Amino acid sequence: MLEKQREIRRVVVKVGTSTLTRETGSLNLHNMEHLARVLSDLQGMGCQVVLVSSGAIGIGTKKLRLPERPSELRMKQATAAVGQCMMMHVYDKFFSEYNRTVAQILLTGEDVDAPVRSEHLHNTFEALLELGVIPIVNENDSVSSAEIETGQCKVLGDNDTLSAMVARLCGADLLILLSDIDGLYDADPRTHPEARLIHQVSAVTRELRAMAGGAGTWRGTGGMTTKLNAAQLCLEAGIDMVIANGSNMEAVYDIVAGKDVGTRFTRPR
Ligand SMILES: Nc1ncnc2c1ncn2[C@@H]1O[C@H](COP(=O)(O)OP(=O)(O)O)[C@@H](O)[C@H]1O
Ligand SMILES: N[C@@H](CCC(=O)OP(=O)(O)O)C(=O)O
Repeated sequence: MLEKQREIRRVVVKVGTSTLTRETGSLNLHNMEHLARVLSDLQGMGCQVVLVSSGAIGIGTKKLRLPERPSELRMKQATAAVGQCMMMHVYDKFFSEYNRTVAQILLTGEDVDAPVRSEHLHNTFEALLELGVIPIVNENDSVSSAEIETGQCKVLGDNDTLSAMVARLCGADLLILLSDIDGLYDADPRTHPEARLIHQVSAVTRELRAMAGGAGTWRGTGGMTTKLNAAQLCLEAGIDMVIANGSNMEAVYDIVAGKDVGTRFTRPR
């Protein structure tokens, strides 16, 4: 039987829109259900879990029956408000099946940067985890414009970077980014079929950044570029980070156990 590594007490798992939705824009209920089961089980194994979930805009686009993801900022923000509500409803339903309680936390980069608000956030996370609740975090898209206006990350601006900031705020031991790809390759496999998976990284170098391209589908944001920003923040804080494929949720057990899955960013010990 697989057992989690002893030192992983607190894990942040970030899941991208590409894993939560299908190409048609519909919810990927298979992945969402599986995610809820694996994270509930991890909690049962004694690991505190925080979920950072994208998907509000993608899910809202389908719910509102819009022909495509909106491009106007206020429409994106309205769409996020609709999609967030639906996403939390589905998470609440799936986690409840495993007798778990979830909470919603919406935040922006300014919240994490401002000393007083960040302290309140930290205290809220601690209290929720003490209560055995699984916090589900997303960017507060309806008040923030950093990411959805530019598609670029400045202070915060995307959920990859946000998840690393949350991992630091919570003092997590590990951050797992679940995407629609097995990890970081030496080129984007969508355009370079011969690209090879990089198994371990100890520093985010300029050469590595040159390998990272943008989002792979209309549903994703940031691609590998923002995942490397997250890796940089984690490495600085001494937090391990793994990029893995969300289509195989069982791999989360192996990642927590320290096995070779996807791409692991870790400081030489
Ligand atoms: N060097 C690379 N290695 C792997 N994937 C890459 C690379 N460069 C760009 N990508 C793209 O990044 C995508 C994953 O990021 P993204 O679309 O933002 O998904 P998510 O919603 O999971 O954040 C992949 O589908 C892939 O096409
Ligand atoms: N906050 C936005 C998505 C942000 C984001 O980074 O998306 P993704 O690349 O799918 O992780 C939303 O919930 O739609």
